[in-house]
Parts: sequence; C-alpha cells; structure tokens
Amino acid sequence: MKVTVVGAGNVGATCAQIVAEKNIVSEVVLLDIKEGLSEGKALDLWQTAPINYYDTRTVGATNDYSKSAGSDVVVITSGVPRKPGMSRDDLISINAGIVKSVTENVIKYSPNAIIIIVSNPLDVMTYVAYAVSKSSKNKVLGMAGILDTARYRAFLAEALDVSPRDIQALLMGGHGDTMVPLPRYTTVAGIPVTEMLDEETLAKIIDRTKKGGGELVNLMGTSAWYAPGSAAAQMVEAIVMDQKRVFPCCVKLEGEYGLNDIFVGVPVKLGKNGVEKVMEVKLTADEQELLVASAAAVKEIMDVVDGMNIL
Ligand SMILES: NC(=O)C1=CN([C@@H]2O[C@H](COP(=O)(O)OP(=O)(O)OC[C@H]3O[C@@H](n4cnc5c(N)ncnc54)[C@H](O)[C@@H]3O)[C@@H](O)[C@H]2O)C=CC1
Ligand SMILES: O=C([O-])CC(=O)C(=O)O
Repeated sequence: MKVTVVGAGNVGATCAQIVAEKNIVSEVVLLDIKEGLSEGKALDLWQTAPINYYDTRTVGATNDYSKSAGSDVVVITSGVPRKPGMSRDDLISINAGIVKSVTENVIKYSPNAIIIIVSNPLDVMTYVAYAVSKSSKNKVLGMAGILDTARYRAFLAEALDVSPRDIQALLMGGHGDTMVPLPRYTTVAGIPVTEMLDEETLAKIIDRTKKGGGELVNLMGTSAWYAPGSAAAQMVEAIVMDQKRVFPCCVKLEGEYGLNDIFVGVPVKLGKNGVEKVMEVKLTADEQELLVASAAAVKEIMDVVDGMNIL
C-alpha cells in the first residue's frame, strides 16, 4: 500500500510520521512545492526507522506528482494556516486554488485514490476536491470530526479525571464555530456524561471545544499539528487496514439528516472503499436545528467558492 501526503508542513509531516510509524503501508510519499523540504523531511523520517522499528519507506518529492503515482490514499494538507485574528474561512481565497491544482495533479497520477482533505476551510475544501477529482463521494472526505471529538474528549477526561481512552463522543456539523458536539451521545465507559457533569461544566467544555482550534492559534501564532496529523493518520489506518471504524468525518450528504449537496461532518464507517456508510442517528429537534445552522454556514462559503469560478 502507498500513501501520499501533499504539504510537508506541520500537519503533513506529522501525519506522514505517524503513518510511517504505524508500519501499515510500504511507502509514504511527502510532496511540497518548497524546494527540498519534502525530500529533507522524508530523509529525516527514514532515519528514524532504525530507532522506531518500522519498514515504511519515506520518499520526498518537490512538486513531482509522478512520485505519487498509484497511491491508495492521498492526504491533502497543502495550503496556508490561519494566524491569530483570522477565521478558517478567511483562508478560502488562497487555499481554494491550491487544493484545486493539487487535486488535479493527485487524480492524474492516482485516479483510484481515496482522498482525505485537511486544508481549511475544511468542509469547503472537501467540496473543491470532490468537484475537481470527479471521484465518487465515498472516495473524497475531510478530516475534522476526529480532531474535534479528540479535543472534546481530552477536555472531558481532564474535568472527570479519567482516561481519555474511556470517553466516547459524537460531534457533527462543519469544522467551525458552529460545530455540534452531542452530549446525549457522549459516554464515559458507557455511562452518559450528562450523569457525571453538571450542565454548566458541560456547556463550558462544549464552548472550549468549538473554539479549540482558535485557542491553539492564539497560543502558537499558527494552527495545531500534533492532533490534526494524528487524526488524519487514524483515517488512513482505518482505510488501508479496512478496519470499518466509525468516525465523524466530512462527507457529501445526499438526503441524510434532511441535508442535500452539502459537505459536513457526520458519523461514517471507514474501510477499504473509503466512506462505506453514513450513520444516521436520531437527533432531537434542537440538535437538528444546530446541524442545519452549521450546514448553512458551510453552504455560505461553498457559494463563495462557486463565485470564484474555478470549479
Ligand atoms: N482540518 C483540520 O482540522 C485542520 C486543518 N488545518 C489546515 O491544514 C493546512 C496546513 O496547515 P499546516 O501544516 O500547519 O501549514 P504549513 O504552512 O506548516 O504547511 C503547509 C504546506 O503546504 C505547502 N504548500 C502550499 N501550496 C502548495 C502546493 N500548491 N502544492 C504543494 N504544497 C503546497 C507549503 O509549502 C507548506 O509546506 C492549513 O490550511 C490549516 O488551516 C490545520 C489543522 C487542522
Ligand atoms: O484552527 C485552525 O485554523 C486549524 C484547525 O482547523 C484546527 O486546529 O482545528
């Protein structure tokens, strides 16, 4: 199995490292436009193989997509990250063009690849990659839900002083301030979290989760990479190992949850065919309203891209 990661920056290099260390594919190609960056990082990574005991070959390529040919999975992280004071949507004018040209090159050399988008604004970049690749909807998906639920689970683990491993959670909607964490579907080893935390504490955790990306941007001056890179690598693993894992991911909806032709996060089953099923869980009227509002916020930015006439 072969995986390509486009964008050898913070998120891309972290994702490549974690995929390589999992020892689940024979080759990871790192690709970037900055001369020598991907070759250097791929070589540095390869020199960790004898220390960390894995066999995955890591190959770097400056803008040479022939090196990515025949990839089973491609992760697209190329694009600019936001700086303090910016929203993810502010990145649209630069990143839409980057994701478009990268997707064209990716699909030329790996027409059957499953494409995982990471670049922001996430839901809309997934739409761009889907439109440009002309792939089927099960093969183009976005990474956000694993990251957002990881933040939610980490904050809950801290508040409850329990292992984050024992927290299961569901979160839906777009990857922005309108995302919809669902406490009704959040448990600690099967115990509803609503029985373990008071409403005010839970509300504070939900609010912090929604602003989780911004909290890190304000601390570091650029956006996060360890958790995003790990989350994308977990999606790669589920696909290449055909694990049938259930994660919230950004996918194209065609009627599910009453939403049409929109890209937002919902729980899906991930396996060798990419998105193998969209799970439809029952929502209360309030939860459905929040999901519809989140989808509307994504649609506004999809309309901005449509107005750019690049698709
Ligand atoms: N979906 C999510 O949850 C998350 C999304 N992100 C997004 O991921 C993107 C990458 O973030 P970082 O890795 O922190 O940024 P970074 O600046 O560290 O890396 C981006 C890399 O993309 C490369 N690049 C730019 N244009 C390219 C092109 N046409 N072809 C190939 N490579 C190109 C740059 O040279 C750079 O090395 C940003 O848009 C950021 O907002 C970041 C974290 C989480
Ligand atoms: O906040 C950002 O710009 C990057 C991102 O999507 C995240 O870390 O959730």
